Amino acid sequence: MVDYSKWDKLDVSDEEDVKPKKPPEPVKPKPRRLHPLDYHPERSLHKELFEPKNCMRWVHPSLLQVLNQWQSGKKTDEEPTFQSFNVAIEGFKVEAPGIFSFPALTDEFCELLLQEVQHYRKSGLPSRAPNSMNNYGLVLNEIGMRPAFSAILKEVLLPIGARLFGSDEDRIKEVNGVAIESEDWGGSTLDDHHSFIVQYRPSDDKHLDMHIDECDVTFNFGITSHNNFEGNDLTFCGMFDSADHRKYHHTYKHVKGRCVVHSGKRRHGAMDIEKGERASLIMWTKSRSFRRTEAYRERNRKGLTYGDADRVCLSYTHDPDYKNLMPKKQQYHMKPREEGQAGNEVPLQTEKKWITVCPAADLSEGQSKLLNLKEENEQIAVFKHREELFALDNRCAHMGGSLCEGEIEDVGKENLGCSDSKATDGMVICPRHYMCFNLKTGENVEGDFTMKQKVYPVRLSSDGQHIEVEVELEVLQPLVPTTPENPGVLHAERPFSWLCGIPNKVFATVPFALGICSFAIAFNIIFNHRHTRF
Ligand SMILES: O=C(O)CCC(=O)C(=O)O
Ligand code: FES
Ligand SMILES: [Fe+2]
Repeated sequence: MVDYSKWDKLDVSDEEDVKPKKPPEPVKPKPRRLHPLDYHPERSLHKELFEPKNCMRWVHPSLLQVLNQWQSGKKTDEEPTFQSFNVAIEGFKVEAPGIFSFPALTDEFCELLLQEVQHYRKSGLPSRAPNSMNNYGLVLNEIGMRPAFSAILKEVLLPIGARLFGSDEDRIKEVNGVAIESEDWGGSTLDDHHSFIVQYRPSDDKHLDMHIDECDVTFNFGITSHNNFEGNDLTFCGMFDSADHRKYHHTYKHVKGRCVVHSGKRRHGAMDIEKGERASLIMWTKSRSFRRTEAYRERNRKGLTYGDADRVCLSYTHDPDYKNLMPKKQQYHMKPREEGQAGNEVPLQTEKKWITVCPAADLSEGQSKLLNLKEENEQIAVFKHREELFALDNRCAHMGGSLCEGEIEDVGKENLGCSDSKATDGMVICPRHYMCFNLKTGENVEGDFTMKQKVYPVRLSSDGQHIEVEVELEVLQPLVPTTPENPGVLHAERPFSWLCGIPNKVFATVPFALGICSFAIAFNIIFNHRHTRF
């Protein structure tokens, strides 16, 4: 069981800065925080986007109609009663239990917003990563759009949140005869948001690793037309506290102007983008009062179980067993699930091999060398500390930082990162967020056991001239059909196929072969006989 607090990797709210776990010396000065007034109203492009009073202007006509009906049915000066809001908007879809989509924004809004983001980029003002795993995006609250999105939350999204993820009184059971199977996630009292743009393109952020959001209800709006990109589907898995949280649930393809809404605590991620660019507007919404309830706290206390997993649901950032379950060549990619694909398909077969890294003379004290096995999708960093050699997986278990570019230091204390370590043992400091890993054990020296680097055997070659590491290489599975005598053999049977209308199994039979031979002999005799006669 893992402590839930380990999951707050995405805890990037507007109020807080990302805190590096252990800043080593020298600590780089933080850039000055952007003030919303730095950009708007002086330098912004479409001022109308920043105006809270315009919020209804951006709403898709189908949704607007339902909102207007609801407003006109309400008595003035009354608190909104969500029970009378009809969430069956034209075009509403129950994507899967707990995941819904509906037309939400006009094309005009999507286009103006995208232009605004591009305009901001050209301004040269700083931008902070919108969440801890996407760098190529923009926090809209920070550029002065918080009031506009607060109005959208209150006037447009709140009744939807209440009907789909609200209290037992507000939440509906079905839409157009389809059960929605959702739970109370504070949808009736959503009162805070972190609103940002995420963007993907093959050369920058290609995908978003599986994660849960630091919010209660996530509203995710497609901003780019589907003609502009290929791939990048959103894949959903189970709820964070359920046994199936790493089991596949649903695939959603983004549509411009359409919103997909789900509990923030459902595991999800964006697959690799193959071509073009995609942008989404994300509103992570929270309910302050819901977060104070005992039910909410209890649910978070339950923590995670690392049970059965479908590969498509594995997270390289969060799952300690990722490298055991994901074939090496598929690691750090996010490939969509193939139709009919099972969970952990055929077990992997590997063989160990010693591979040369570099001449021994090339690695000096306190330095590192990288062995990049592209074919294997494996990177190994070899370090020399106090005349000893060490080899670790080069990609940091936190978020893939390159350890061979990190500083090496003594751990400085007894038993840091393992019970028998000495103060003079070495550690490497990841250059990205400064996590420190014991060179001997790969353990995180702060004791975060989910963040462990793989350790490789390393040695000098028999003539002492080269450094070698032992790597486990994947070998192809033999295609051996399961037989009653050999039931344990991998089930990797070739599919049943046909040749010239005859099933190929027929050709393999001995009687068939004998038949062909007899026919050939008979034909030969007749043919020769005929020729000799004429
Ligand atoms: O790319 C997407 O649509 C999903 C983004 C997301 O899940 C997030 O930013 O939390
Ligand atoms: S500490 Fe974050 S990537 Fe290494
Ligand atoms: Fe997310």
